[in-house]
Amino acid sequence: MTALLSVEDLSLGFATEAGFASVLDRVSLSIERGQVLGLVGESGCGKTTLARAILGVLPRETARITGGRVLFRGTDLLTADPASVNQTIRGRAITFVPQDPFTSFNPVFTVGDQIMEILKWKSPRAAELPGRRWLPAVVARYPAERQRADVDAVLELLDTVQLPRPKQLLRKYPHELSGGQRQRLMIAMALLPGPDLVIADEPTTALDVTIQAQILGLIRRLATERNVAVLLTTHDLGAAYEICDAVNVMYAGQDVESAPVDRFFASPAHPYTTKLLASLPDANGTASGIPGEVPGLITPPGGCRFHPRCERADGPCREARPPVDQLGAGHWVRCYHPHRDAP
Ligand SMILES: Nc1ncnc2c1ncn2[C@@H]1O[C@H](COP(=O)(O)OP(=O)(O)OP(=O)(O)O)[C@@H](O)[C@H]1O
Repeated sequence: MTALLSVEDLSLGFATEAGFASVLDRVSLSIERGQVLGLVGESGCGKTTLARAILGVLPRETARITGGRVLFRGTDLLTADPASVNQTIRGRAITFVPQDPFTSFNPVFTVGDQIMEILKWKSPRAAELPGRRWLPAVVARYPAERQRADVDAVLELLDTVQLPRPKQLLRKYPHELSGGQRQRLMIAMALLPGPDLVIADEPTTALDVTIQAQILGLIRRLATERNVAVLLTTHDLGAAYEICDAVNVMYAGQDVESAPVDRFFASPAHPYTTKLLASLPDANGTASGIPGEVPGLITPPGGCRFHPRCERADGPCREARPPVDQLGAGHWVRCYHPHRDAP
């Protein structure tokens, strides 16, 4: 079966004053409809950059893709016609839930106005806005009939994401809503275009712990009910455990392991994954950190970028990046010396 989204050997970096930072090094992942895939790793490992590359919203002036493909429903988004990707995929078939919903809303407009502005362009009922092609897109009309249908769809979705009194809510300004309500709104907005894939970038980081659990539960339920794929970037392994079907681990811009969620927690194979899991606090609240430091990305270590911190590393680890080693159904690792006690 062809994956809905398949990232193949994606490499990219940013021009910085200190030189070219190699932020993604031959990263691959794939995700099916209805699947929630967790992309985990410490801060700075490249999760957001990968999410932005899939969405096609990298900074134009500094980002440079140096290899790989991003196949969505079989089309390589990196080489496809940008106008067509914008019209049919970005913000429609692939949508986004941001880390901090507050900064994503404009404080001076009601949330209703902001939602309708998005729907004017990205509603599933808008094949293409009527308007003359030579006019700037902003002056295109929003036909009243479609607008009514879109409002109905908004009200229904607000109900689905358990936001009470949706009509009153649409008249409010962003600061009049709680953090949890704003994130529920963001999830509703991500679902409105009827996407196949939602990219949720640390969607609960800005929320209280109790609200975090509710939002994660909501994302899981909606993915299943609507058969929508969700790529969840998170540094929170607990969140991944709660709602993901599978987990991909990244370290310093390289993918190191991927496994179905049960196997991931029961039989981690990459030395980095085992250390990451061991760094979680235990029942007594004690946690062991990972000795050493995350490397810089201007001159990253050769081979496996984890090798300077790895007790198992030897010559080959320093020289060449390990190939994918299949350990079982859906479980692979990129390591010459993985833990092989997998059941
Ligand atoms: N526009 C940019 N220009 C230069 N470097 C960048 C740019 N965006 C990201 N980086 C660098 O790329 C690396 C990966 O950043 P990214 O935000 O993707 O990591 P992350 O895993 O999402 O971290 P976090 O969880 O903190 O958001 C970091 O070293 C970051 O400094």
